[in-house]
Amino acid sequence: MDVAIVGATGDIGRQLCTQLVERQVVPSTSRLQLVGREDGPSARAAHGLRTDLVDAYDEVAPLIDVALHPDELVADVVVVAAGRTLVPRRSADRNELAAHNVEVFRAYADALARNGSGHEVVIVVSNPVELGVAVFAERLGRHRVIGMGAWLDTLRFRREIALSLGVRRQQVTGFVTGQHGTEIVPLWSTVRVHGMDADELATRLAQLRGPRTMATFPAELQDVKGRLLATAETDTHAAFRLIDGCPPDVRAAMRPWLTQMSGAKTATATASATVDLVDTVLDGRDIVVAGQVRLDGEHKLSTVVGVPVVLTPSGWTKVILDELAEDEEARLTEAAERIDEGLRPWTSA
Ligand SMILES: NC(=O)c1ccc[n+]([C@@H]2O[C@H](COP(=O)([O-])OP(=O)(O)OC[C@H]3O[C@@H](n4cnc5c(N)ncnc54)[C@H](O)[C@@H]3O)[C@@H](O)[C@H]2O)c1
Repeated sequence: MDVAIVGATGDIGRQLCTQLVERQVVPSTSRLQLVGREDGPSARAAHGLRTDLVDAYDEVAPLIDVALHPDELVADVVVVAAGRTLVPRRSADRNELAAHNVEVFRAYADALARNGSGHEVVIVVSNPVELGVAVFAERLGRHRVIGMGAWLDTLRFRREIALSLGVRRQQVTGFVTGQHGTEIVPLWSTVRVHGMDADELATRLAQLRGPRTMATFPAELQDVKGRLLATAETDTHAAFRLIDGCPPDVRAAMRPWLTQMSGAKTATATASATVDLVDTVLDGRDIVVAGQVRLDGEHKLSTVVGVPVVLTPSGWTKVILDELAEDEEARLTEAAERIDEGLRPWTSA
């Protein structure tokens, strides 16, 4: 199966190409398409990136080609990583970002609807990821489109829980739902740790979480964000230390925010989580991941929101979400309402 990276020469796009080839997720018998735009600097850089990848990985590299127009996009799995980035310091960004990136989403979604095989699976990386999913799902059908933000949020939450418990991330399961970024809804009720029985797990998680609930989570994040803004300006190291002292769910939301603000960006982790999803689609097995998908009544929700789903080679098939704790359910419903409101100006549904 072939893979295309829209926005291949961006920070995430480059990481994606490197990891896909280095991890041999796209085998040497398949094709990797680097998609740039003919009227931007990526037109030149895409050819250079192709050469650089072949130089580095000739023994294992797939066939790599360059496309510079949406109508040239051809692949079984299309990763959308093109467009502008959110700048964490500025507050009015989300609408501005949406106004710009919606045009990128529409251009590629329309081209795929026009020229595609009807079976491509689209993985949206670009922000606002919920908007990207909405635009592609509207044109291609909702089951063929998944956003990767909820998977990245999930991996971060698992890592923070693992760190606090002194175990490895791969021993921890559990999911993050809601809106990608600092509006996440971490589901403590779904956390399981391999090798820990139910009683021990309940005790350890209660110690970690304390009396806090999802009802107070947004206020906690606001408070930490304020303290980080005051500290990070002069001392980034101290700001990261401040995060170290927070509970795992707060760390899962705020550490990436500070990372982005520090100028380092989050390209490596974002690409790695995306490659997981590409790998799952190419692998041919049905695997449960978290992703932003357009729901149509599942879990009583009808908008684009991050939830655990079964991912297969033809897209996502079903939502895997039992009844949640009351505070989680309420927060997820709120997040879905807020997302829906944000999508309304840009979508016809
Ligand atoms: N979902 C997540 O977890 C997550 C995490 C981090 C970043 N992001 C998002 O991913 C996107 C890319 O981030 P980045 O850091 O790589 O940005 P970047 O600025 O480094 O790269 C963006 C790339 O998009 C290209 N581009 C823009 N318009 C295009 C078009 N019409 N066709 C083809 N290419 C086009 C640019 O040439 C550039 O190469 C942003 O929207 C960012 O907010 C998502």
